[in-house]
Parts: sequence; C-alpha cells; structure tokens
Amino acid sequence: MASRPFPFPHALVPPHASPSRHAAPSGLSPARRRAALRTTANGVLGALRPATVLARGAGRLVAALRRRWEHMPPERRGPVLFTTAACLLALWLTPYGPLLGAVALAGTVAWQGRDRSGSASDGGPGEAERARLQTLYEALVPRLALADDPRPRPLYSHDGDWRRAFTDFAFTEDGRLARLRLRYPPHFGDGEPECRARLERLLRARAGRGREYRFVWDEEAGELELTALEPLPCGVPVQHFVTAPGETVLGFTDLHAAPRTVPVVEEGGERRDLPPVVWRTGPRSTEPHLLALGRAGSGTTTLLRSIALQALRHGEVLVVDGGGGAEFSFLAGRDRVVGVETTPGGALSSLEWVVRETERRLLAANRARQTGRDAPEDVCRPLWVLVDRPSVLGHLARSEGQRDPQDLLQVPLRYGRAVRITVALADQFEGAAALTETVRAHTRARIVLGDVTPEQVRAVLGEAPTTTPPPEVPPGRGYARLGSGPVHRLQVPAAPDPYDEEAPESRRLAVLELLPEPAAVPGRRAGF
Ligand SMILES: Nc1ncnc2c1ncn2[C@@H]1O[C@H](COP(=O)(O)OP(=O)(O)OP(=O)(O)O)[C@@H](O)[C@H]1O
Repeated sequence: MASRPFPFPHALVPPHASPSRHAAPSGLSPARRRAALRTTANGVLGALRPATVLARGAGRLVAALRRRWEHMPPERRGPVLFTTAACLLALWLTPYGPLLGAVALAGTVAWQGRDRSGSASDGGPGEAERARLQTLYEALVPRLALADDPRPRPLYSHDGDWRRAFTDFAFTEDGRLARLRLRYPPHFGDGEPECRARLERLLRARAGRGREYRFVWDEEAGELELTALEPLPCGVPVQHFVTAPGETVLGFTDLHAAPRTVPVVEEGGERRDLPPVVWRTGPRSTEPHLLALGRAGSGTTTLLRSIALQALRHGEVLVVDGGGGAEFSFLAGRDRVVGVETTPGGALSSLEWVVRETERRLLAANRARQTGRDAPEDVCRPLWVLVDRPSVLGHLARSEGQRDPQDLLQVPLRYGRAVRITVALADQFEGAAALTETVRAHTRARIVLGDVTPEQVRAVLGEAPTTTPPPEVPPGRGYARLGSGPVHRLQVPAAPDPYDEEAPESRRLAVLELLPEPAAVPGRRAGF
C-alpha cells in the first residue's frame, strides 16, 4: 500500500480523473499528485478536527453567554455572578470536583462545537430556513445590487450566496425569522431616510407581517440588524409598582431598552417581571414635566389617571380636567387630592393657587437655605398638577372672556422642579396647536399614543421610532422619550375610570384599591 498513494480503485475514479498516459518524469501524473495532496490535507484536517470542534464550541459558548448577559436585567447580574462564584468554589472544594468540572466543561464545549450544517433540529438552518434566507436574499438583490458592479464577487448579485450577505440570523420555533443581521454594500445610501425606509419596508414584508420589528443601523460596519419584537403586555392593571419616591412608571417597554424590571401582578393574578419606562421627577430631574399627545381614544386620559394614582402614594394631586367627561371625579374628596376642576373658572382659581404655592415654596426653601436649615416638610411634599385637554379649557375660558388657564402654568413649569411641583398635560393632536410655547418648552418628558405615523412621532418626540408600528394598536400603546434619550415603545398600564361600567371589573377594582381614604377636610380648599 505504501507504494500506492492513490486510495481509490481505478474503476471508481471518473474517466477525466484517470492517470494520464503521459506520466510525469517523477513517475506520478499531475492528477495523482493532486489526489495525494488532497489525501494528505484530509488527513491533517482529520487530525485537527477535535481541536476545531473544541474551538468552535468555545466560541459559540462564549457568544451565547455574552448574549444572555447582555439581555439580563442589570439587577439580576449581581446575584447570578454571586451564585456562579459560589458554585465554582463548591466544585473546587469537592473531591475530584475540578476534574469533574473540567470533563463537564469539555463535554459542553464539544457538544456546542458539533457540526450543525445538517438540519434545523440541531440549531443550524434547515432546508426550509435556508430556502427562506435564499428567497429573502434574492428579494434584496434588486435593491442592493449595483448594475455593472466592477467587483468580481459583489455582495448582492443574481447568482450570489446569502451566506456572504447575512452574518447572523435566528428563527423562531415555528420557523419564522426572529433575527437577521445583513451586510449592505458601500454604495447603499444609508444616510438617506428614504433609502433606509424602503429597505426596512422590504425586509418587513419579507420577514412576515403581523409582527413588530426593530431596525438597528450600524453605519460603521455597513450592517443592518432586524429583530422581531414580542408584543408588549396589554392590560397590566395600575398598581403599587416597586419604585423609589420620585419615580413613576409610565408604562412597559422592551427588555433591552430598560435598565431594570419591576415585578407586576397581571390581570389573572400571574406575577411577572416587566421592564418599565420610569420617569423621574423632582429637583434633580432633567425632565421635570410631561406632555402626552394622542388620537382620540388612544388612552391619554388613562395615562394621567395612572400617573395620579401613583403620585398619590407620596404626594398631593390637583386635577384640571378639560375633557368634561367627569373622568377624574372618582378622585374628588379623597385624601391628598387637592381638587378636581372641570370648569374654566375652577381651573383658573386652582391654578392661581398653584402659582402662589410655587412662590411660597420657593421663598420658604430660600429662607431655609439662608439659615442653614432643612426645607420644611410642606415644601418637600410632591405636588402634582395634572391637566387633561388644556386646549378645550383654553377655548372655553376665552369664549367666557377669561384668560387661558395655560398661562398660569408658566410659573410651576419654570420653577416647580426645585420645590417638587410637577406638571403633566395630555391632549389630542388636534389640540396641539393651542399649546403655549412655555408648555412646549418645559415638557421634556414626552409621550405619543395611538395609531401614529413616524412623522407624528417625530413631531412630538423629536425623533422617529426605530421600531415598526404594531399590526393592531391597543389603547395605551405608543412611544415615550425622556429628554434627549432614545424613543421607547410604550404600553401604559390599564387605569380605567372606576365608575365606567363598560370597563372590566378587575381593572376598576385595581383602581379603587389604590384610592386614598376619603379626606377628613375635603379638598384642602381652605389653602386656596
Ligand atoms: N392602557 C390602557 N389599557 C387598557 N385600556 C385602556 C388603556 N388606555 C385606555 N384604555 C381604554 O380605552 C378607552 C379610551 O381611553 P381614554 O379615555 O383614556 O382615551 P383618551 O385618549 O383620553 O380619549 P378621549 O379623550 O376621547 O377620552 C377607555 O375605554 C379606556 O379604558
């Protein structure tokens, strides 16, 4: 055998590969020499295979751990690190522990590094998934290929291979695309919003309608990542969320977008940890006041109710309701509710009191600072001014020959932050034009709710969302942006009017549970 480097019987060698009749002077034909080389290379590769598998497995394991770590809520990282360290220590102290640990690790690495080119069942793309990726690739070719591309192997071409263009992908258990990272050619206009939007639309259509997607553009690497998003949880009732004083849960968002989660009890009594959009108010806040805009029926009044119910835990609330639907009347006469005003006259007198109260608090805080004492308790107690539909109130006030109540918001909006006075306003898009310049300038926490276009989101939040709209927009769904931070998807907790008989009873009861006791001195109106 040693004198016969060609391992196959001649009968199995294709005719074109049979040894040449004109043998090389060395005694081996070129074809034989090539075959010998191939055999040697195969032998070397075979010998290196365990090392290749282990290296690939280690790489996959590290990548999987890194992904889990990145998606883990920050408050869980400490306990996880501690538990891992404790397990490693216990393993070290156990007889044969390190040896067993090393064997288990090698086994895991080898399992992770196994060849996955076969079927979907072992983690790689199956036939159907490969076909799906190829179809998606072909759909991208007309958009991303360059006619007369001078390069020998362009990234996108009609006979091209998706493996060069798609650097990462994942499928859901039911075979739908869950994630895709693709490279785009340098000539693609990633700086032009219209080009981006066209590509996003195409990808969205090809990845399957009926879901929401997030697009992340990495201009530096020339890559675009698409991720299919889980729907946000609807119908979480408003409740005592686990937050610090000065923090308000505006709603829930994506896990990757929030630095922490809060435990919540869902409608059926099930407990879950959800990532909240937390709004911080008070002297250190950079977004001390809030403005929410939306379509009719999108849930802006519910958002104000949810804020009021959370605010009443640590502070006092004044509601100015221009909607005229008595949707805050359930708060009237409750402890810490300063008032619920529904008429222009009532709104004006209440807001005049707020102006005086802001000035009183500022003077008291100033005096305390000068004498080196702490500010008195009544200066530190949070006061919330919640104004629903200010545009309607302004219109009614003007028709009665009175001033627009919004003018009186100037003082609390400008100076309220230092003395814990917070203003939150909600209106419909149609009323946005009637909002005063002061309101626009001082409400840096922004929310937009309802079935809105990216342009409407940009007009309210200053930036368009990186996510596509949901197939159906439930009430309370929208986007939030705090200051110059990112735009988050948002689902506001359910906080119906408890006297609304059409609202589900469990949600109405959840609201009633949060209501303070009836006030001993109703309305504290003596302070006005
Ligand atoms: N976050 C939410 N979760 C569940 N249901 C909601 C939510 N927000 C609003 N809804 C429901 O949607 C309906 C309209 O809500 P809401 O009154 O808050 O809307 P709006 O934007 O103030 O509109 P309008 O000014 O026309 O009343 C109500 O039945 C309410 O219970």
